[in-house]
Amino acid sequence: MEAYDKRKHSVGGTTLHTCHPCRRAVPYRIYGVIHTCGILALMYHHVNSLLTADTTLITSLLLFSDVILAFMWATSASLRFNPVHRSEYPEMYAAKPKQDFPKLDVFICTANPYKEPPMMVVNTALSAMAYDYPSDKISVYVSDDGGSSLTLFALMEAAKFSKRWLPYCKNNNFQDRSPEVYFSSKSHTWNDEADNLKMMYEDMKSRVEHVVDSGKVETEYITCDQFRGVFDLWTQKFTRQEHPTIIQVLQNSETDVDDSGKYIMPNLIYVSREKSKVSPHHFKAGALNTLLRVSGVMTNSPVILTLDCDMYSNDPTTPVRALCYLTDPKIKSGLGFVQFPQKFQGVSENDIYACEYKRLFDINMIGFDGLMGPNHVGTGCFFNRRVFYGPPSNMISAQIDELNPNRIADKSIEAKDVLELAHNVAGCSYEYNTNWGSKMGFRYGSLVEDYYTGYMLHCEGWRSVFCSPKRAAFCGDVPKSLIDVVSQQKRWAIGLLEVSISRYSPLTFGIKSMGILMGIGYCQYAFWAFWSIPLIVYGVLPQLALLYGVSVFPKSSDPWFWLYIFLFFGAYAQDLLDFVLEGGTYGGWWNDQRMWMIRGFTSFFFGSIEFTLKTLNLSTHGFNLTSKANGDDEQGKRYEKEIFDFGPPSSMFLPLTAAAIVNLFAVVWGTYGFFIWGERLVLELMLASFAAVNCLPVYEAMMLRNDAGKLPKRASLSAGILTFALIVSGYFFLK
Ligand SMILES: O=c1ccn([C@@H]2O[C@H](COP(=O)(O)OP(=O)(O)O[C@H]3O[C@H](CO)[C@@H](O)[C@H](O)[C@H]3O)[C@@H](O)[C@H]2O)c(=O)[nH]1
Ligand SMILES: [Mn+2]
Repeated sequence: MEAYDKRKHSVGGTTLHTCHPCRRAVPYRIYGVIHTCGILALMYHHVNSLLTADTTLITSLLLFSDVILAFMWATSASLRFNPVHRSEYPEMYAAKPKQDFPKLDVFICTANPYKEPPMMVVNTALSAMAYDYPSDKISVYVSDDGGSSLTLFALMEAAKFSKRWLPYCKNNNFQDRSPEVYFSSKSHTWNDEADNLKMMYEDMKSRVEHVVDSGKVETEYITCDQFRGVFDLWTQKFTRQEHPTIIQVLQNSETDVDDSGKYIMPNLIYVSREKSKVSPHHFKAGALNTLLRVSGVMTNSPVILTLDCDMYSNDPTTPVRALCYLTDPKIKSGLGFVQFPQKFQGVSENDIYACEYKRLFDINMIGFDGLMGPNHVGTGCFFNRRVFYGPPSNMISAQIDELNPNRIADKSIEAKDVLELAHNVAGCSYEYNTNWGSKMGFRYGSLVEDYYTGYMLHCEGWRSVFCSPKRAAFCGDVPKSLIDVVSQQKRWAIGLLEVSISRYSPLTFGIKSMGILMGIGYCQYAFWAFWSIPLIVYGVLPQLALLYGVSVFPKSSDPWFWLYIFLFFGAYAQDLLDFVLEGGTYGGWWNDQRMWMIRGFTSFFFGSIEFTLKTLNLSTHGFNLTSKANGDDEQGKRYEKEIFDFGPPSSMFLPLTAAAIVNLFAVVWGTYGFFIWGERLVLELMLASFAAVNCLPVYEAMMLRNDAGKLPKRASLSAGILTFALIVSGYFFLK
């Protein structure tokens, strides 16, 4: 009944899916007009002060910051213009005859067995192999950029285990198809079969973990004789930066059946592309392009699912959900991909480090979805293979016939010529003088290959769909220590700058290709690092002014005072509303806005510096993998208790700590001065107090704590020196 009603009120729906505009769109548009008037008034006020007052430097800094804030607000307004929610009806699709289901290639990327434990890769692979989908149509390709025999060993074990796991899943029809999740949850039934299977799983796990700990695959650990020979490829000369291609079919749907002989097993293929120090490998984008070609030669499925190794599948109906869109004749011709949100397990109660990225993975997604479709976020995405071969109306052909996206692959994946060609297309010189990475496949040139590729696809005219079912489709890992969080986002900030400051900048090329709303929407990310400018200016300048009794904002009896109040509370309230309406909590929102400030002084700031150094050819940067291995216990406990971790010494925390101290001084001095100056510095004092409340964890880490996560003494000392320097320099331009 509910489904029926939804369909009646939807726009552009079919029997397979429906789409509803959010009700908040209209009030948001009205408020948008009012807020814009407020911003224009503020600009007028600044220009006026520039022309009349003698505080040129301060006013210019504030004006520049406000221009950036206004621009960023406009980017979010474009994503609030027409948010939509979709529903799909997988049961309708599942009723089709099984032979009509398209073949599905699943790509899983991993790059380092120590930062990404092989058991994690195993669980992700098993969860995808056990989809409620005809198994003979699924091929799972694992790309190992770490070129590690440990990962291959783990997958070999996974293949063996899957012959028991898959029938168990299909016979009992439960939802947790990642064995790790299944066996650690209390909700499933226990019987002999489950007990046996659990033992088998634990056994596999301890063997894999032993091999990883010992760092090599000893012969007595290899239980499948047929794969013994592969490990000889890891010769003395083999390193992760320099080695030949390894492609190993671990399971073949033509020949492999489960232990009961009842079910066909999906394909499972291990791929480690050739690496050489003299050819660029383009990180994950390069790995994915290799998989595109290797899978093209072997199975060439029309639908591709990309997964990061930590993103296990949490719902076996997921592929069918994606197909509700991808195969719908009404929309399929221009539909490039169906993106699911990234969801995470083990996030602390109020998500202290804001690493659920609600704005990124939920709020903005529904905003984009009402325009041309969500951006690509690297994992949990079903692609139409054709999307990697040029615009919808103008296909670019691959150099060899075998790689054309419409070809039917009808040879055995273990045929000699198929494997030979697969090795060839995984070679590191294969891409020289081709369109791979520029017009075909995942795009090179940015550390955020996901954002850049999705963006370029939209520019080419492809559309996308955001699919966000109630039960999370995929679950992954988030960094759980502050330094990991800010380092990850520093990488993103750099990657985004690589796009924003290029000839494909969304501000120019994007708006021209996709229209103003999409183009501006993409700018919100492209110019992410620019947040650091207003955040630093507002985090330090008015506070220094306060220390010297100089006012930079209107006093409270001035009517302009209320404009500041209105703009601040308006923008903040809207942000809060976005957050809560998409299922966030108030506590989560508070932490989210705090992390935004912290990022301004860490990730965004250092990202901009690194980007500049690299542009000037003074340094290089790479893809710094986020660690998914469990850190030490103490740190894990602190995370659970939501205590900030400033332990690992890093220069990244220096500006943040200095700004925190300046704000504290400003609050103390400002409160005292309030009685002398009266209403003159009220806005400055309010701002400093707000920042200081946000900085409470920094003060605690500096002065009140004694655990390993406190701010190291040396860091506090350096921050003290920086604060002193800031205050002294304030004397020169404020007095
Ligand atoms: O040279 C490389 C580097 C990374 N990866 C893989 O890329 C994935 C993402 O790496 P991770 O360290 O987890 O980065 P995150 O910042 O957590 O990932 C986000 O940001 C990335 C872009 O910076 C996207 O690729 C991801 O999909 C997105 O989830 C992992 O599966 C890695 O194994 C490779 O295959 N080869
Ligand atoms: Mn990740």
